[in-house]
Amino acid sequence: MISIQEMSFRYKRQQELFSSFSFRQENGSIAGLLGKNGAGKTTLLKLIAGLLAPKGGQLKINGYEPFERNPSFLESIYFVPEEFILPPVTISCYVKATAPLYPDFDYEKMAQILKDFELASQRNINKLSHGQRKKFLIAFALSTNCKLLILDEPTNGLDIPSKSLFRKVLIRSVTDEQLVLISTHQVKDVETIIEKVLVLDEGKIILDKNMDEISQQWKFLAVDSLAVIESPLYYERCPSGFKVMLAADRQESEVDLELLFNALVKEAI
Ligand SMILES: Nc1ncnc2c1ncn2[C@@H]1O[C@H](COP(=O)(O)OP(=O)(O)OP(=O)(O)O)[C@@H](O)[C@H]1O
Repeated sequence: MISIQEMSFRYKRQQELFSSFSFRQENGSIAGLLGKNGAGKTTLLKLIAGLLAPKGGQLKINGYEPFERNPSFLESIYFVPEEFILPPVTISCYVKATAPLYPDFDYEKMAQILKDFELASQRNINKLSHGQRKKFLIAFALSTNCKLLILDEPTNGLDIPSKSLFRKVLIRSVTDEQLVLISTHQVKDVETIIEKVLVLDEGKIILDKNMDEISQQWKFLAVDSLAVIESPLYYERCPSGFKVMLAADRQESEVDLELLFNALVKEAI
């Protein structure tokens, strides 16, 4: 569980990025963290992972203060950063050396995901392409069975089949005891797997809702002309006409996360 109360943080000689920041998230869901460039998503993930220390307030993850780097905390969390450096060893060597740091590591799951991603365990990690290395790290993260998995832009660098495989593998392997926090700009890549949407803007979480709540509150349509729409909350041009966001009625519609995000950060709704 993530519990943040009145947290503040700033980088040296920079303006405050978070002040009086509060946020709570129970385990048992896959949450998507969205925000504009520079909104502070990676910084928030680093604070949660204990790679940065808050300047004030309280930040607890499953009862631990991350920056204290308690060994029990470290074995319960896995962070896949956007950029990473891995040692020049084979996949099997890396797994043999680092998997024991995670008491619930599932070697069979690792073998299966590597097979799904077509990665042979005798390959040298540093001779893999960027996308292949990312897939390896995602496979490793999921196999740790850590209570908290943090994935920063996990689909960047993945080809089209790998993106859909990533979704399948993630859904298959995550349990109700886990919390998966995915920061991304690629909303289409995660739209069908996230249960919770978090939008970070100007140092605050401005949206914290389940997909069900979103579809109960808003309706998303594609129309040829705006003339047929009464009181749109937000709309954008698209090649076939307009994408429109309205207050929900009884008619169900699929959530268009990109439109919702643009509506939230461009206009107050
Ligand atoms: N090491 C650092 N030192 C100083 N400022 C930093 C550092 N890292 C990030 N920042 C600043 O903090 C702000 C938030 O950066 P952060 O990387 O957390 O945003 P983000 O939401 O992840 O952005 P993006 O979507 O572009 O990856 C930015 O203004 C950035 O310039």
